[in-house]
Amino acid sequence: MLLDFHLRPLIRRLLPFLDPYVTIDISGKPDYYSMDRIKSSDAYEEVKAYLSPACARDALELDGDGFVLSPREGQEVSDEFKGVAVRWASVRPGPGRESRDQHCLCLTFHRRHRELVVGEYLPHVRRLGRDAMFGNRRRRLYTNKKNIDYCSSNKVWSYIDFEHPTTFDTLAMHPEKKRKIMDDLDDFRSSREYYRRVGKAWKRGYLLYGPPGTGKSSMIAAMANYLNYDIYDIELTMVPSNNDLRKLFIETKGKSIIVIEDIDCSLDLTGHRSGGSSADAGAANPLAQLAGAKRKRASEMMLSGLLNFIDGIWSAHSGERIIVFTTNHAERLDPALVRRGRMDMRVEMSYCCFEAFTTLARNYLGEDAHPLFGAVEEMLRAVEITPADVAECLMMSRRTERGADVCLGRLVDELKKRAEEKGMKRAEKEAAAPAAAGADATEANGGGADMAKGRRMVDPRTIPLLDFDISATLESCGSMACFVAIGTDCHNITMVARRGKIVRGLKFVQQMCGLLQ
Ligand SMILES: Nc1ncnc2c1ncn2[C@@H]1O[C@H](COP(=O)(O)OP(=O)(O)OP(=O)(O)O)[C@@H](O)[C@H]1O
Ligand SMILES: [Mg+2]
Repeated sequence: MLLDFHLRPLIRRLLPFLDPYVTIDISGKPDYYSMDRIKSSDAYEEVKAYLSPACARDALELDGDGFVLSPREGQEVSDEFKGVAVRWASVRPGPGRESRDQHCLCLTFHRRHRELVVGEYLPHVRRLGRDAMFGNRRRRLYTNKKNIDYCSSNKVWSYIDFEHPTTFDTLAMHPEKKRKIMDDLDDFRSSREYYRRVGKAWKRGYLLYGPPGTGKSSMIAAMANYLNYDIYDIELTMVPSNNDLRKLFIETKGKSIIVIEDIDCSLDLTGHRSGGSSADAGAANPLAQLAGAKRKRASEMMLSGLLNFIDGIWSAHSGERIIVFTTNHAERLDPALVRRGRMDMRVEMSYCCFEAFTTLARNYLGEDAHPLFGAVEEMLRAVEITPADVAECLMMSRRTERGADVCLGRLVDELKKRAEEKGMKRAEKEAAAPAAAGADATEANGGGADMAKGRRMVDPRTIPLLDFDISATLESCGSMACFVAIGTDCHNITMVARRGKIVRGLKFVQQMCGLLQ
């Protein structure tokens, strides 16, 4: 008994000299989320993906997304690297080693190859494994969970397969602008070495701003499809603290787009700039003041966390990431959030131009040309309509026999309607301020210089399309001394005159408006 007690440690110490082989264990992810181990290792998954082709012949287990075949428990796979033979085996760790359910891949090789295996072979395996995983995977759309459960293997994100059909081909926007964004993405994707050399985290920020329905979310989908990246869509209002935000970021992978939509709605980013008004409101209601102050503090905290992740010490985590913010109100955002370096590219998603319309017409109607294109082009210069609304017009009668005619006719009607509304609104505005208009008109008697200011000009872009009679209104203001156009609606130019002469006729108005443009 005493002999056994003294012999055992000796034998254990001698054993490595007798066995020239070394074993490295690469364990699978723990099935719990340990508090001191905030990032679970990816090595196991990468090695598994690397070994997958070798296992393909006789593996019984299909694992995860795509088809990553992993070695069965006890199965051994031989490999060779630079003339050195190594052996992989899948085992289940014994009692006392992490979780019992956790698998482990053991790499065995001769001791004299330790340097080569650790320094070159393992990084090579991980790199190829990563590439295989990237190629095999189904892309995912992640969203943060409401309650972050640190004891669950599902951790902080839930996901679905990402299958959005929008691509840059189907995205309607001006081709030059589109090209610029695609070039920027290409540059980013291929600049790993460049970012390393200049000492910058390999990430890029995009701010997409514009009215609702102009394609900001569609643009994100197009970017993800173009780059073959996953999307992490963060719902900031569900993130209670900066600590949780950090955990979310840590659990994102590279080759991904991190999206925060409607950032101005998620955070009270203007709070500290509008201190005066909130204080006034608070004075009237102390409870509201308290709630407001609390909200403001939380927002400021979250903003600081956000800034930290976009550009701070955590921003380099896992590399090759794009961060996209969207907003309908770019002017409301805190300048710190959108400064260069954080948001590297600002993209205005604007109302539908003719070039964008042609993309939609091709997508929805399969038409590259049509007699109504001219009218649409003309009206799009004058009327604001979102690509979403244009798409809606082009979709409606898709199944009718003469689909393109009907759909384009509908679009023209919609544009006319909007032009009318726009004109009526302007006329109402003019009617509401007759005194000001009169003053302007009197000023304008002095000469043509005031016209150049364009304060009350007819919008020339609305005119060629409208069918209206202006002669009556023109006669009533015939004594005006110079060209003045004060307000217009679609049927009636309120006042158009020239020096000492009554102006008549649509053609003249068109010419004049052309001059004023
Ligand atoms: N530029 C575009 N090209 C192609 N389709 C578009 C474009 N803009 C909008 N659409 C169509 O309109 C729908 C809504 O667009 P999207 O959700 O991308 O707009 P958004 O700018 O994100 O709006 P919001 O500000 O309300 O979030 C899309 O599903 C798409 O069908
Ligand atoms: Mg959107």
